[in-house]
Amino acid sequence: MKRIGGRKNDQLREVKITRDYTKYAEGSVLIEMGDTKVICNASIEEKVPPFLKNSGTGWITAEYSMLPRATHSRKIRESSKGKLEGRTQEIQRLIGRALRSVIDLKALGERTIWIDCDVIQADGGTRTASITGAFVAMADAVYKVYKSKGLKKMPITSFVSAVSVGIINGEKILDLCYEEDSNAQVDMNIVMTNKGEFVEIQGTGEEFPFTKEELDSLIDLGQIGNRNLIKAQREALGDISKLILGDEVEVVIATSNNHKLTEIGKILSEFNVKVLSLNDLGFKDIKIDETGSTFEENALIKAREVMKRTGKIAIADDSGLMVDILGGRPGIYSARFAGENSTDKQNNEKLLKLLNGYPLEKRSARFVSSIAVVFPDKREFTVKGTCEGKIALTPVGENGFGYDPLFIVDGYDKTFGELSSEVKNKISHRAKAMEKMKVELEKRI
Ligand SMILES: O=c1nc[nH]c2c1ncn2[C@H]1C[C@H](O)[C@@H](COP(=O)(O)OP(=O)(O)OP(=O)(O)O)O1
Ligand SMILES: [Mg+2]
Repeated sequence: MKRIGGRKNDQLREVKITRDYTKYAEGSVLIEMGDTKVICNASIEEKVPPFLKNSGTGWITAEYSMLPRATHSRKIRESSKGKLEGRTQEIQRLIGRALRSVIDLKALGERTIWIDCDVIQADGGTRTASITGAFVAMADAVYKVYKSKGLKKMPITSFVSAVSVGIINGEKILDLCYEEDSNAQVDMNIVMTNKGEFVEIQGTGEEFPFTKEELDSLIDLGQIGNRNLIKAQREALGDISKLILGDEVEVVIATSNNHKLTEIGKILSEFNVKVLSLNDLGFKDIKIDETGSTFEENALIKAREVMKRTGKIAIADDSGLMVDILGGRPGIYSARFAGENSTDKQNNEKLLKLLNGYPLEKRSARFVSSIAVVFPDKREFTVKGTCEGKIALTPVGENGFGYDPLFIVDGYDKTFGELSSEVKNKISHRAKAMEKMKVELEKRI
């Protein structure tokens, strides 16, 4: 299926977060998710509703509305009708609940934060955009209180964002625009924190009930979307993010291979970790003997050694190519296939020579990546990812590294040498292992 705007199924629309959008509110944000535009203002009032008086606890409340001409045809103002629609009530309560899940109201003290989300242009996902934008406005407003009232710490405990996901003609897609939303058989709003926790999931398959498997993949999509939204919030908030999230955890990538470093760095970029290389830490040319007999063992050997030397959480990848007709070779010997210190070119040539005469259908192979993570307190774990394909008859493409020009990826009919790094980093053995690694890492830091 081709999506509107040529987006990939797991791709957000362009996200733009503009702070200080209007001048009076303590926090004022314009959030744009593609053509959906919402102004989110956060105002501080130095009092609380009667039921909280003298409790020492603050309050947060949200309102939501749409301008008459935010939609294709003019919609009468709710104020002219004299009452709020059910939908409006439901949305403003949702926004309030989402924000309340990440604020410490005791630490805020006896004051109220008013959130006003006003949709100026609606192209689907206005409630989720409201939550994502309102969080940034709230952070700005709370920061002003934190500064001017000398609070001990920022009373915000996590980031929160929201995104829609849905199913159209059996395909699961992220961040639906209005037209997609109107054609969706299943649609769902997923509100999450930066810790990967869920605050709320609203899902409906009115005429098309959905299965547990479909629910799981929709939630996976929501997770990807929210991670990227939180990354956008983090970038927008700059230094204020640090006050909320604390110092980023530093991890060191235990590899001497710059291509791997770039791939791993990219895949980790949406995570709240600071990625360091051995070079960054002043360790050049660490030579670690890969004496294990499996990918896991070698990955652990590299990660343990680097953790020992740097004292930081170390992440190592041991990877290679397994060719079926060669009984799984070169496997863990992939890097030294044509001899100690052999180049990628020499390794590729040796492989082609060994496969000489075999037709494409006999050249099935897979890339394997084992990733080991070792913590300074000696906790450790490994995860594994694989990627199926075939060995090409000749090298094609300049991208990537290692055996990439020879590896035709199943389902793409192209080598990794031809595919862009964006595509490779979604489907590769390393990407799959990293995806599992992130889940495990999230639990532990
Ligand atoms: O995505 C990949 N695309 C193409 N080739 C790949 C890939 N992933 C692993 N490979 C090949 C390259 C190397 O011949 C061997 C890895 O050997 P491996 O020891 O894990 O890495 P390495 O020595 O280059 O760096 P280091 O050990 O410092 O992490 O498998
Ligand atoms: Mg190596």
